[in-house]
Amino acid sequence: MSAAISVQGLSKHYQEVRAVDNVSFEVQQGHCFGLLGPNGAGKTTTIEIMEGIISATSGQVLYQGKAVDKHISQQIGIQFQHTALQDFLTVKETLNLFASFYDKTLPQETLIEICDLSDFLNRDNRLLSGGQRQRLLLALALINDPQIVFLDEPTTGLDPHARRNFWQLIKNIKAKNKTIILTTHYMDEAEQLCDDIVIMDKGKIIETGTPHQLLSKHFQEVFIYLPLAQVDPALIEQHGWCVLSDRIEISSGNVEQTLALLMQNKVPLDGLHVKSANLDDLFLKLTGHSLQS
Ligand SMILES: Nc1ncnc2c1ncn2[C@@H]1O[C@H](COP(=O)(O)OP(=O)(O)OP(=O)(O)O)[C@@H](O)[C@H]1O
Repeated sequence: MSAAISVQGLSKHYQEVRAVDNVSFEVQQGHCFGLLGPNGAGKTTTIEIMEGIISATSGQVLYQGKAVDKHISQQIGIQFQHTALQDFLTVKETLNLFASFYDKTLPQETLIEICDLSDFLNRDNRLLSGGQRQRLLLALALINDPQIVFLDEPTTGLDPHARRNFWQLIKNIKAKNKTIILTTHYMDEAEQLCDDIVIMDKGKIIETGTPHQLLSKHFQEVFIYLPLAQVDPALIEQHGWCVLSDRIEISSGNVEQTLALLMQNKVPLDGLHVKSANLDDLFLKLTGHSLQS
């Protein structure tokens, strides 16, 4: 499989701040690549260097083996978190305006279909819901029919229904063999969409792999939850189980053994809940804090 983008030894220093510190990774053609990390990890700086918006202190970004240059904006699509949309323009007029910035554009009907814009094409930008606005911003990112699309926290602030709709649009784009670079604070989003993940913290890469690889590498155990009121405090203390407000969390490498232990101790199993580790748990384990905190 060929690398669409190769990031090699990238660093960006602002005086004594090492915003990005010798970061290297590859993004495969047609993959959805997730760049994750807590606030201040260096994600935006890395992405902006990849987009050619800012320059690196050292290192380089290669697109299909060639160094990023000023023509790159014609070949990539970017959905910024805070794109300012022109007041008094409708969605259709906005598509026309942005299309005029590029040499090559996708037919408008295709964009409308991919991003599901037909219901509000003649609506003023200011009257769009959060989900509709994000769909329009996605259409603007795709307007030049780019092979590579950058999505910066595209579902932040959307309700769960709108987020799921948006995920489907991203899956549709991926099905067209586009390469997607996604930053997100939502671990379920990364798990749903990303083929490969890089986790950054304090300017450095701390983990990299597919979601499945990362979870099986770091977690052999599952989590068992029980209502706190059902479990004898002495038993909790004896086993060092974790108390989380009104329930206890038991990390178990062998569910059968743990259930047998609970039954031996006559712990009622009503309300018992078993959960496999997810990317949120991984994030907490690696960085010491939850991504959404
Ligand atoms: N122009 C700048 N001048 C000085 N420091 C900067 C500049 N831009 C970023 N930084 C610092 O570099 C570090 C990385 O910032 P960056 O915005 O890349 O992080 P991030 O992972 O995108 O965070 P967030 O999730 O909050 O957007 C931070 O400590 C930030 O304060």
